Amino acid sequence: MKSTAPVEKNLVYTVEIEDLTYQGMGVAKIEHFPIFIADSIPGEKIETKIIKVQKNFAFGRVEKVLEESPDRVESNDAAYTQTGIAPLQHITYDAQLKFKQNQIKNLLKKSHLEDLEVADTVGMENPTGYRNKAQIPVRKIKGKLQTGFFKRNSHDLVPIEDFYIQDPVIDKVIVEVRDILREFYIDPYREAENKGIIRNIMVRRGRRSGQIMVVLITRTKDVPHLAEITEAIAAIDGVVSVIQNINYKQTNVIMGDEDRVLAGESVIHDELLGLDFIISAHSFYQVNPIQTEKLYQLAIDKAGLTGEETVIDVYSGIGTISLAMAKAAKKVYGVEIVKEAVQDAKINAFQNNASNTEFVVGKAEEQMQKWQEDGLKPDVVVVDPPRKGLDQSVIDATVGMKPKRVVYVSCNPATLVRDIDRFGEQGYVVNQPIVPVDQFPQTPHVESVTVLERA
Ligand SMILES: C[S@@+](CC[C@H](N)C(=O)[O-])C[C@H]1O[C@@H](n2cnc3c(N)ncnc32)[C@H](O)[C@@H]1O
Repeated sequence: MKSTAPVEKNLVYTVEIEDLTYQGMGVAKIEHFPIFIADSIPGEKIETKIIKVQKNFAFGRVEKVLEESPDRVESNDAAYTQTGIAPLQHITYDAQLKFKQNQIKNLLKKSHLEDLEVADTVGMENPTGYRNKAQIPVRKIKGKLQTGFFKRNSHDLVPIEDFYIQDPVIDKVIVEVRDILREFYIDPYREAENKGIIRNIMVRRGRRSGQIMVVLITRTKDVPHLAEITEAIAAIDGVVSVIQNINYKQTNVIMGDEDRVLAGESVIHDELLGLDFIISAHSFYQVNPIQTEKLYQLAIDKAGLTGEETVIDVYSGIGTISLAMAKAAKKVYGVEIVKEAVQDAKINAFQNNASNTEFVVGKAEEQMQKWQEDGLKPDVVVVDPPRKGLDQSVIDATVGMKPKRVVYVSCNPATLVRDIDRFGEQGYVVNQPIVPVDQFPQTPHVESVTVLERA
């Protein structure tokens, strides 16, 4: 069937950028037909070459910027945009912060909640080199083992050594591990056939502690020269934990279920808000520790604790928010689905003398209902869900327990706005500005804190 799109692949068009998608792509329109163009900014006039045409939209590439936005800065490396590591790198940091604030405002408007205020985004002083965790694919390119990142919407590896938004020490460790794997001729993973050995390298580094964990994610349990490889990795400055994770499956999910500690500890330590945390390979830990302290402090301040409150921390991970709140509350309960994270949380509570905490492994959907049935009466409920937001059952159980306040830490404004609406139907209202906190500079991700109060 012949396409009815008003644009044709490989042809060049002059367009004006009208908007920025939540993925950070510029949007232009020709006869109302949207064209998504990476590396472009609203207000710019550009020449774009069409690279892909779909039924209802097309993708274009910037050929030439004819009229430049004042928000444009020199891009660092095309690979950061190509791979989606840093899709906003071409925009000034101030404009990035504004973009994030506007994303929440626009979504509120679409849901007829435009009366709610959104504060200025809390930014970072140095918005690069912040990530404390890397999960890097390993592939063979022209016969050589390479580490880097996949091109957007593909599994074609672009070799990268400086990842720009990652802790530069982590970048260095990845290169060292890559060179060790090269030295022993370890076969990189071949996805199409589910063959080869080394799939990914995961590196985590405690910003305060300097402790480094290296996880080799392999397709097979047996790895040639594993003892020598382990010894060489364990000798890298700062490495305190070397782990093998085995993922046999042909899947996009990075880690498998089987782990073995090859050298050192099974965890690393890090410090947040004066508390010491252990973090294991499978546990969630916020990736930007500098901003995390600001985010958690905001959540604590907004919870309005006096030392007398019962708090439930839903989606508690390794207990970071729970323990930070436990200092100012009577009792904190946490629920989290990942068993290892809950084990970490219990040890973290013990290490930090937080005897007023209790952590449960479970699905928030079930545990909240159970707590409600048991007659638990929290004063404050903190929720920090994954991107899909809250299940209706979590909202119902929360409302059923009648907390005075719900502090909602969100990493996805679309589900946040949906959930504000659902809470609103049950009498919980937002009286204070929603505060975006930039956890992910140079990327379009938006984190925020909202307080809902019983009307
Ligand atoms: C955004 S993280 C927040 C973790 C923690 N509050 C922190 O800041 O480190 C979301 C957490 O929810 C957990 N999770 C995902 N689905 C869940 C569910 N249905 N029930 C309970 N926990 C879940 C994840 O394992 C993850 O630890």
